[in-house]
Order: sequence, then structure tokens, then C-alpha cells
Amino acid sequence: MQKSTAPSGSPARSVRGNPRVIVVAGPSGSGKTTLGRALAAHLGWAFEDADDYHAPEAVAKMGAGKGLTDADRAPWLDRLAALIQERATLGPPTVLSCSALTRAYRERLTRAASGVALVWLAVPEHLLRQRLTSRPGHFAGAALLPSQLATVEPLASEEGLALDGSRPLTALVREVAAWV
Ligand SMILES: Nc1ncnc2c1ncn2[C@@H]1O[C@H](COP(=O)(O)OP(=O)(O)O)[C@@H](O)[C@H]1O
Ligand SMILES: O=C(O)[C@H](O)[C@@H](O)[C@H](O)[C@H](O)COP(=O)(O)O
Repeated sequence: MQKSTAPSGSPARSVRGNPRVIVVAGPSGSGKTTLGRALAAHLGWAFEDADDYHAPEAVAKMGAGKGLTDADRAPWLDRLAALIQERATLGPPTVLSCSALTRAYRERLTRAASGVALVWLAVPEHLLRQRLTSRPGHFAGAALLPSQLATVEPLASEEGLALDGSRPLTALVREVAAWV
């Protein structure tokens, strides 16, 4: 079993075994909020949704179907890195659902503290579109999908655990719980 921390400059590594924070990542509609909540409940951990850490302007932009830029995301990633650092050191152990679309974003989060594990939900485009079209009451709809897909960088194996996000929720929870 591997243990944290990647010193800055070294390649990202998957962290397994007693993580203090699990980041559930993937594009909009991949199911990270659904899995994150269920996983946190299964483990008895706290749950945080990175959506709640966006600036109001960023939420309005995405609500209008416009993708965020690196500059838009930088302060948001800073807030999330601070959250991860706090939870990894002081607790409570936390599942954080966060898009973390690129490898650089993911490294920003997994290197914020030791004991951070990452799981990634891979879902085919047609299913993402279907889920976003039918999801009620969320600021992000299917209009955001093209920009998400233009930005997303699939997980490299050493970054963490890649999941087939089209599988049933119970199977996904079991798989992550068995992995960490
Ligand atoms: N494993 C799953 N199987 C079937 N439907 C799912 C699954 N995960 C999520 N969904 C549904 O897909 C939609 C998007 O899920 P959500 O968790 O909001 O994704 P994200 O947080 O990645 O944008 C929701 O309507 C949710 O109920
Ligand atoms: O970096 C981004 O572009 C956003 O964080 C984006 O990836 C995120 O997914 C939206 O906040 C939509 O919210 P949901 O992912 O919950 O649909």
C-alpha cells in the first residue's frame, strides 16, 4: 500500500491506506456528488462539494453555459487546497467531490497535504449529456458539456483509481471502499 505525499516536482502518486481526504473527481454529470455523498455516508466521513466553493460570478458564468478559465479556477482551487489541508490535519476525514478536470488541478489538490487519495469517474459523453439533461435543480446543464470535454484530461494510472462511472452507485461505493 502506498502512503502519501508527493514532494513538489515529483510525479503525482495514488495514495492508498488510511487517507484523510478522498477527492472524487470527474466532469460535470459524471456522478461525483452522488458518489461522494454515498461514500461519505458509507465511511461515516464528512462530505464537501467543491461546487459550494465557487465564487458567485463563476456559478453565474457556468449557469450561462460558459466554461471557466484557468484564471477563474485559480482562487477556487486555492480555497479547496486550504480545505483539504485543514481536513487532512485537523479532520474530520472528508470526501470532497470536485471536477479537477486537468492533471494540474488534480495535483494542486492531492499535493495540498499528505493523505489525500483521488478517484476518477469516467463516463461516456452520451451518458454525461443524458444525465445533465435530466438532472433537476442544478446551475450546470448540458450546455456546459462541450467546454468540460474540451478541458478534461483523463486520469493517468499513477494519479489514483479510475472508475467506470456508468456502473450502479452501490458497486462504485464498494469499489472505492475496498481500494482505500
Ligand atoms: N452511478 C450512477 N448511476 C446512475 N445515475 C447516476 C449515477 N451517478 C449519478 N447519477 C445521476 O446523474 C446525475 C448527475 O450526477 P451528479 O452526482 O450530480 O454528477 P456531478 O456531481 O459529477 O455533476 C444525477 O441526476 C444523478 O442522480
Ligand atoms: O472546473 C469547472 O469547470 C467546474 O468545477 C465544473 O467542472 C463543475 O463540474 C461545475 O461546477 C458544475 O458542477 P457539477 O460538476 O456538480 O455538475
